[in-house]
Amino acid sequence: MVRRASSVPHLNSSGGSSADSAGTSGSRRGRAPVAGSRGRKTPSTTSTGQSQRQSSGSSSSMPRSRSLTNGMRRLSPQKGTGSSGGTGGGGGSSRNTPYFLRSRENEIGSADTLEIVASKSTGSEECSTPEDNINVVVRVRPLNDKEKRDRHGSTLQFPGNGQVILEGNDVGQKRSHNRDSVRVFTYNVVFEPGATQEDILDYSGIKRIIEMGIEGFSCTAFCYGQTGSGKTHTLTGPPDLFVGKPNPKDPRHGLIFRSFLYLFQLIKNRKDVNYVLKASFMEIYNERVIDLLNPGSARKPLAVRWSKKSGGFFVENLFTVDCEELDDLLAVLEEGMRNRAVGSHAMNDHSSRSHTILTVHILSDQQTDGGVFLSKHGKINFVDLAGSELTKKTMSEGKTLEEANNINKSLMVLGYCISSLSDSKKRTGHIPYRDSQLTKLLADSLAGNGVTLMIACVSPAHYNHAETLNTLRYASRAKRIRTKPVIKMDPREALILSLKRDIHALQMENDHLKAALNLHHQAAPNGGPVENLLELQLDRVSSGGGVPVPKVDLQRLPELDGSELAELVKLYMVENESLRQENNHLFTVRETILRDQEIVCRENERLLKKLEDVNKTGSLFSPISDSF
Ligand SMILES: Nc1ncnc2c1ncn2[C@@H]1O[C@H](COP(=O)(O)OP(=O)(O)OP(=O)(O)O)[C@@H](O)[C@H]1O
Repeated sequence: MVRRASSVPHLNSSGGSSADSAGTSGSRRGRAPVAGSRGRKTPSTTSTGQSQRQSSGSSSSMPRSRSLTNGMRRLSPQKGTGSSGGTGGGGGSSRNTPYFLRSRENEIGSADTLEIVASKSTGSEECSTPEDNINVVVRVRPLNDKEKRDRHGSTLQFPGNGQVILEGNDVGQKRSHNRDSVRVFTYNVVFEPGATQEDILDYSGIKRIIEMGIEGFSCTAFCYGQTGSGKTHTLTGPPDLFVGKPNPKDPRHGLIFRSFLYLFQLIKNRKDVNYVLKASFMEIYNERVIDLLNPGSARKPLAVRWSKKSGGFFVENLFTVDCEELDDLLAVLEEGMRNRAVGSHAMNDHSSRSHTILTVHILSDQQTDGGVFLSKHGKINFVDLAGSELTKKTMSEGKTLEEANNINKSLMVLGYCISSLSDSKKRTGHIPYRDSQLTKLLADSLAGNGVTLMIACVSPAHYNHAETLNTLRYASRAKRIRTKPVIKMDPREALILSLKRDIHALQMENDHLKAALNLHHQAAPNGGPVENLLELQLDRVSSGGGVPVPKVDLQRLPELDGSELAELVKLYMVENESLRQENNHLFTVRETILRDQEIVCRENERLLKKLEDVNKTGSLFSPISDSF
């Protein structure tokens, strides 16, 4: 069941179904097993406290899954250019999207109506939208078998309108409805325990995230919550989905799988745009970044560096894989899921022991009306955070305890960052992104130029009251964070686009002035000095003002190299300047005409007055007046 920040009833029953559920996916292409993936153990767990990893551990340079070799072209990792952590949040846009989500989309500005406004003064490479808050939804998982057996009641209530009520946690575990201890939180959407995986796709706002990713924005969807609260379930579904050949129609598939289907559906419908998709998948395990598509037997960590050029952190040498087809993206997901670190403890048999970031890069080329090709680079990060845990409750020890400490530490830093960013006074001060790898890679998602969706996962069980309260507070704070989504473009293309736009505006102004002047010229055929000047100027304008207008084959734009592009920009600037001059001339002419008009008007008034005077004088001596 879904609770929303509006009063639309029965949302869950209407379902808001869209054609993009997991069940509609085409079947996977058959993939022959590759040597490396054969004999790989399923992601089972050992006894409490033991982490286990699913890497086959032979090759250190190439992913071993057959799925990665099928239809994918591997890109060599590039020094200094990789990117990772991202940005993100938004509202769904299916036809049955409930009212409140639609209004939220309007607040942020939908991808369809986004106006690209490259700054002409600076030739800026950014197209921006207004500032907006991070979109925060809450998912409450059902009580699990153990909790039911132990008769743990639910500590949460769902009054609707995007609200969730957390009951008090009074001494003696007695349930209390004492008003002082009852807390009410409000979010964009609250998914009750009965909500399906498809509901999350339809109503969490992820569809809007995907749409904005396609439009060139940097987007992030991340799951936050205590261990065992359902983060991995929400993002990917249960781990056994990835054992053997996954069934695409399995209703348990999570948000990532469903998002991939939706993404491909959207891309297929955009025949006017050429898309190239690439994907990477990494984990942050004990503060070390591991490439999940190429972990290697030694699981050598990759460096996280600062890029001056992009103004953000990136993971050096991270593999990025070309994904021509849906199957390729799904293969990336499967491969990463097999390689990620999972472990077992008292609260979760398949506990993620790392934070994972799966990034889909969406590169697009689209020809604009002016003939210029516009390239954009959007991306969507799916972030599955490891769960915060009370080690006393999870009974972590040894390796699992070390993992838990690292997880808790990085989540604490994330908490500091969120807390500072949500406080308008602290926001402009120092934010401790550098204190953990996770916050370095999520910096842009949290406070930058991206669109972010946070899915806060909670347990309803009374014995998790403290952790649930903590998560709900965290989520409330995150909701106050504001980001300013922008599209980043190639600066040269942004400049060309901006110049083309200038030229178009100037040309319109030019045509308008010419038409106005022509009209005036026709209305006043007498050849005086002003008319002569006007004729001269119009001649000058119609002959291009003496400045040659550049002729450029715009179809060839993508083939041009740097110097040719620079030459082209120069030509546009010349054309721009020429039009500016023409317009200045036209304005001068117009002013001259207006002045002349004023002189003529004054002269007319003078003549009229004289005529009146003459008439008056004439009437004094008229024979008619004489007769009176
Ligand atoms: N909405 C749900 N419906 C049914 N089962 C769920 C739901 N959410 C979680 N579960 C189940 O609860 C258990 C714990 O979920 P999951 O592993 O996703 O938690 P997590 O938050 O990712 O934990 P960790 O931080 O330890 O990795 C799993 O067995 C999962 O299948």
